[in-house]
Amino acid sequence: MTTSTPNTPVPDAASAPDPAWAAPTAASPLDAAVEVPGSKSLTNRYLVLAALANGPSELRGALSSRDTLLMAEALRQLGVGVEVDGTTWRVTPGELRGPASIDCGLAGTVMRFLPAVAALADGPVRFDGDAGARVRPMGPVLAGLRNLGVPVTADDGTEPSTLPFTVEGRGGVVGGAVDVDASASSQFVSGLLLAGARFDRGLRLRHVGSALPSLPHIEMTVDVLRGAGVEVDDSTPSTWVVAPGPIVARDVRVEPDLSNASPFLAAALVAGGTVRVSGWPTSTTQPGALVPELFEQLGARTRRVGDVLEVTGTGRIRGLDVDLHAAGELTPTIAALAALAETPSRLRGIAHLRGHETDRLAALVCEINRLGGRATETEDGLTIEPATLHGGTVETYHDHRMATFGAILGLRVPGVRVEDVATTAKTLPDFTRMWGSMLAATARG
Ligand SMILES: O=C(O)C1=C[C@@H](OP(=O)(O)O)[C@@H](O)[C@H](O)C1
Ligand SMILES: C=C(OP(=O)(O)O)C(=O)O
Repeated sequence: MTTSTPNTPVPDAASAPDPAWAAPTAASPLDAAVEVPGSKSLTNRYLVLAALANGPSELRGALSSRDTLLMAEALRQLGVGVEVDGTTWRVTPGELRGPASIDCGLAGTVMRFLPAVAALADGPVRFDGDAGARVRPMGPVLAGLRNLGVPVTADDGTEPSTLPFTVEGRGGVVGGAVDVDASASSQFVSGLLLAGARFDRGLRLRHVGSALPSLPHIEMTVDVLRGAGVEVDDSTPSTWVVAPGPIVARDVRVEPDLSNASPFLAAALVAGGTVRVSGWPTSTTQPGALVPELFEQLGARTRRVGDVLEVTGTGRIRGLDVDLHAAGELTPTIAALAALAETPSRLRGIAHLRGHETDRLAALVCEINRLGGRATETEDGLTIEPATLHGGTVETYHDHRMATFGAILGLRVPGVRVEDVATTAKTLPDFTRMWGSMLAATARG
């Protein structure tokens, strides 16, 4: 450990930290085509709905990563059949059962989406995860369940606001109306909506509290529910009404993960040249839909050619002033570009990133400044001033997006090393190989 860090790094179950990875610099402009695997958010939503559906389903293009494999294993613990065959996953629903024990790892989608599913099981379901997961906010989603009549207790019998906790499944949930403060995470809303159709009276959920982050992810939840035949009324702002009824089994194709595409596309801005990502959806609820407009503000040219998104840069980056509350997931990529920009940046609307894999605002400030940059934390985001960066070891705090952030800086700054780059396995196990292939495809060779 070299300097102070925002959270005490804790070993995760997936891997012992590797020696720091020497992030490659980009020697010349790029001319690369990249295929990114399936979306974490869509894979885990489809898995949950398939587990609650009225028959077997198949996911094609599913993401195999720590977060999705944890979701698959958790569903198996609850009595669901999940068969993984490369990127084709088959899900066979079963009677949901307890007692069961669920390892959430550090996955927000597992810890926030499965308590409502566990409430439908016929026995107690205990949830725990990595040490870093035990500080991620859970209170409002658990209070929501308790207000719907589902007992949820900490190990000492009190009302929990973090992992670990036990959901006392009673084989069914009456459902009805509930208020939830989802200002700390949109996943509190998604987690209740996904199971709501299986509650006897459905669910009427109202968000109460300050601004709701990551609205596209809630729209994604509504979209996948409707795709599975569930009636959802979202016509009143901050209120969602899910009608009780069957969740229809279906075969789906998972879109590529556009947030994971963002570091690769960012490379074109840093190194110059062009990076293309195939399979880019024409319309999507993923927050990565904002990548073209954000990257244009940063100085890139972007265009669609068929299903390919093409980003071309010159190596010169403009700073930007932007509210990222709808797409907080993109912040580490945007922050890396801002740290290499010629003018100042202000990233706003992202206070909730303090509850992500690590306190991402503190982590980004600490790591940009460690390399000689000038970043400051504000109440709801970051300011980043232009500076000449130098090499050093970027700490990652078990945060996959801190690792890809370090890789982006390393394209420009010699001597950047990324500690525990294997943490990218949370959503992109093949990251370093893909990064190397992209860099091998230059405009000259
Ligand atoms: O529902 C989802 O799949 C997600 C919602 C967002 O969470 P927050 O609203 O907590 O930011 C996002 O950041 C996360 O990566 C994935
Ligand atoms: C916040 C993220 O993950 P999680 O689903 O664990 O919340 C993320 O992937 O940026």
